[in-house]
Amino acid sequence: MNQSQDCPQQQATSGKVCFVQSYAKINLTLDVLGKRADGYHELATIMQTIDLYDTLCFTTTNEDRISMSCNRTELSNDNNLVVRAAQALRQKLGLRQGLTIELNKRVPVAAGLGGGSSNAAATLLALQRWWQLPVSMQELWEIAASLGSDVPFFLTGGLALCEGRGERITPLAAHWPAAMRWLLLVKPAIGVSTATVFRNLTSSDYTNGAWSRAIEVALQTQSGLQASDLYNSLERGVLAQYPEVAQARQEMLDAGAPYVRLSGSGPTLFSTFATLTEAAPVQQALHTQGYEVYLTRAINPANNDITYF
Ligand SMILES: C[C@@](CO)(OP(=O)(O)O)[C@H](O)COP(=O)(O)OP(=O)(O)OC[C@H]1O[C@@H](n2ccc(N)nc2=O)[C@H](O)[C@@H]1O
Ligand SMILES: Nc1ncnc2c1ncn2[C@@H]1O[C@H](COP(=O)(O)OP(=O)(O)O)[C@@H](O)[C@H]1O
Repeated sequence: MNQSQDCPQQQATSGKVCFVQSYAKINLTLDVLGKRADGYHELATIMQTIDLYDTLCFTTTNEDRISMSCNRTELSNDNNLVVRAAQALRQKLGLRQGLTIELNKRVPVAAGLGGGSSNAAATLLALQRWWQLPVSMQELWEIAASLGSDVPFFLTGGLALCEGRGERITPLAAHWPAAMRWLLLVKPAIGVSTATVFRNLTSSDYTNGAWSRAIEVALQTQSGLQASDLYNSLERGVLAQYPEVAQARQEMLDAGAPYVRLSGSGPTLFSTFATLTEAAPVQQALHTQGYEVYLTRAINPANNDITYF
């Protein structure tokens, strides 16, 4: 990685700089248990951090404001989750310190990979550590949950069971199966609105959480996780509503993927492989057909010390 390429504005300033990576996730399971009175859905989902990341560069300024820029210019505005995260922290602590944020997106946007949520959590953690702020993990969790259901997961990352609307996190220790070492992600060329996908659920898509409970047990025992344990309650509706996603799924299967699952609300699909030799033909076939394709790994990013599963 070239840090100066990711922080072009840093070259032109004498302010102090902090540089962090912000990793995406996939959902190994996603059980939707039902709809709640507040309009959200009750979930049990097992999420896993993957080695696909955006970069964030923070520079201190003398102005009492936050400004941000992004290589995806449509995201360069005050609604960006990184600005909202930094503002929430500044407001909570009454800070006046100015900040410029440069966000370099590599993670596809509105893709079911949690990129924006990860950016928000990375901002909270970076400012807490860099500025040595008197804010506890519980307070960071409260800010994270106010920004989005997926944001608290990214405060710890790795492998975790996420419940409630997604904000109640139980970290899991895992025996990650060698048979699933390589994760091949395929992103159809559409963005999907998470709210629309939840709105289109029917009660027949609801489960009792058994898929997530089963995978939790499988991950913690030597018997191990298998591809057939993966499940997503949102998949039926997304495949029915978005023909581009159904087509990509079929093309992955035709190219030799043993099975295919949707991540989150999609449209990104993934399959797992034991070896690069098995993954490569599928990767090549989908790339040739014009899809965005990412070959990645499950990681545990705890304490900035990346461990590959
Ligand atoms: C579906 C998941 C699975 O990990 O991920 P993505 O596909 O977005 O990555 C998450 O639940 C997304 O979390 P996040 O993207 O933070 O969602 P939020 O901003 O809180 O909510 C966006 C919208 O999704 C719906 N929503 C979200 C979470 C939930 N438990 N029930 C819901 O019904 C609501 O309509 C809400 O207005
Ligand atoms: N930092 C950010 N990165 C990506 N999207 C962002 C960001 N901040 C706000 N958004 C908004 O959030 C929406 C969902 O983005 P994203 O987190 O990429 O979705 P998903 O969780 O489905 O992968 C986008 O359509 C975009 O408008």
